[in-house]
Amino acid sequence: MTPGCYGGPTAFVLPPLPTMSPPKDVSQVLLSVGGLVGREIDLDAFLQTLVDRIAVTMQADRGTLWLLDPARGELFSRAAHLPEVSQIRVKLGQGAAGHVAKEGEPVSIQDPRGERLFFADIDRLTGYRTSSLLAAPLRDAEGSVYGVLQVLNRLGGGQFTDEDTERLAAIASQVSTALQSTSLYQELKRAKEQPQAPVGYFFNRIIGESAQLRTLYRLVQKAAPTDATVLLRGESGCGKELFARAIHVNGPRRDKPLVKVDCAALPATLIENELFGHEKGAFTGADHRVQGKFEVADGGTVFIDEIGELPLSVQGKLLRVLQDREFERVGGTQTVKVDVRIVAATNRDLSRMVAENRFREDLYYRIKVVELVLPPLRERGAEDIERLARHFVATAAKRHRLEPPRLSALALERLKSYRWPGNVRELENCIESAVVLCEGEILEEHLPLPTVDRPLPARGGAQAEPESPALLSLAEVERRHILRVLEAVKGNRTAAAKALEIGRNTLSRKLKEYGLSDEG
Ligand SMILES: Nc1ncnc2c1ncn2[C@@H]1O[C@H](COP(=O)(O)OP(=O)(O)OP(=O)(O)O)[C@@H](O)[C@H]1O
Repeated sequence: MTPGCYGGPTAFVLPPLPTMSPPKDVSQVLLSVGGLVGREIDLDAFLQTLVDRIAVTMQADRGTLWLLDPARGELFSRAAHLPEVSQIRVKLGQGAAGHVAKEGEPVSIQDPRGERLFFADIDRLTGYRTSSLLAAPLRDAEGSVYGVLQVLNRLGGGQFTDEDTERLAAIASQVSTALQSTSLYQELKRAKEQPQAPVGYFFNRIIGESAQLRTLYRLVQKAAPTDATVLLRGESGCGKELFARAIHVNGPRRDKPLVKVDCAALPATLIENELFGHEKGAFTGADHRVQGKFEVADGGTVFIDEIGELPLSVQGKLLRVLQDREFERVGGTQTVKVDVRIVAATNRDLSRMVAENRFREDLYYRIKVVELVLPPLRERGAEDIERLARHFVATAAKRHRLEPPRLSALALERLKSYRWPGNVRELENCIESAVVLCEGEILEEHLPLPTVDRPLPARGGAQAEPESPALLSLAEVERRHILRVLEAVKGNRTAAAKALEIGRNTLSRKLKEYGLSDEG
């Protein structure tokens, strides 16, 4: 398990990077991404693009944006051009970037061998060989350093020149200004004011801004730094494991293991063994002592998934771990002490199981010290569905080495109106399939969703609608028809108006009414 592995996903579709002639002018770098700052559709994607373009402009093989975590006196890599590991942390003053953050002056290293400021551990960690390095500070409006922009290895094997140093410093100054208008900078500022909360780990991999998710983020922020046992409740595929990880990496155990045990994936007879391990000779074939997950996770967190499937016979033993942090291995008499935090998840109604004597009441109360209820995707609102869909388009395209396709307006409407019984996992799979099958644009027909009457969303939301066409209003039938025609002509507004035999202006007005843009 990589601690702090919540490095940024790329979730916004951007034009491809220039491959031939990198922009000479510093301002071109920012111009090409500047429009994204205001919109900040996906901050990680924005930062990623920024770093990619800076590397290209500086004719460097790699680029990294480091930010300062004031709570821990460390720099953490927030975005990297071709990153080998998702996040690296260095102490202030450590290595070239740490030095730049501490001293506030650019650093250029021509040959790392024997160079005092070069921190070889990073190359060892990434497996990358640095031959030249340039780094410049990012300063806020008051002149304090809050990050470092770094590029590695001048392309063509050359060295970075003094002119390059000036250029990177100029880029850094403009990047600083751009970043200061983002929520990321607000996060850094908050962390400076409340230094108990280390930044850089928070929810970068959890997509969602709906009110329910924001409430959950706040609860995670409160619960994570403690050792409180957390129970995550929610339907299958709604992100329970993702939140379990967020709790782990936002807490003091982040550098220790997070070990998962899935009670539903194991036969009841093996769960005890899996959790607590066994002694040599405990059963036929047990020819040596084996550690269970609690021992493996010592110092860290055990994530018990589908805890409702835990056999009654093992529940008592788990209760003892929760109360006294101790147990005996299967077939053993020696008491083993462990220091673990427990996070559990279930999609079952545990209170009902307690009433039916299938789950121990004392265990139930012990595990739900903090209870987080994750809403199903259909209740998170159309905006979160869109955010997630765009995020999965970008990640699937990256995974399959494809150009990220565009989501047609109708495909998006369709995604927003579907009820998602399989939640985020279903959305993720649906988008991945569409990304692989489509050419250039994801249309409604690429989405592998049931083909029963497919209601389109009501204006401005993903509320449930009358399923039967017989119950639809005339206006709704018109709206659906217009959107279907629009999709059939691949979004061409003039062609759609012609097919519908209405004026272009009438179409334009109707699309606006439906909350759709008139471009395309
Ligand atoms: N808010 C989210 N942002 C980004 N990805 C998400 C989000 N929620 C879930 N996912 C993704 O959806 C998939 C399913 O999530 P996860 O495994 O955490 O769900 P779960 O509730 O633990 O499911 P199960 O109960 O079936 O084990 C994963 O690939 C996860 O990364």
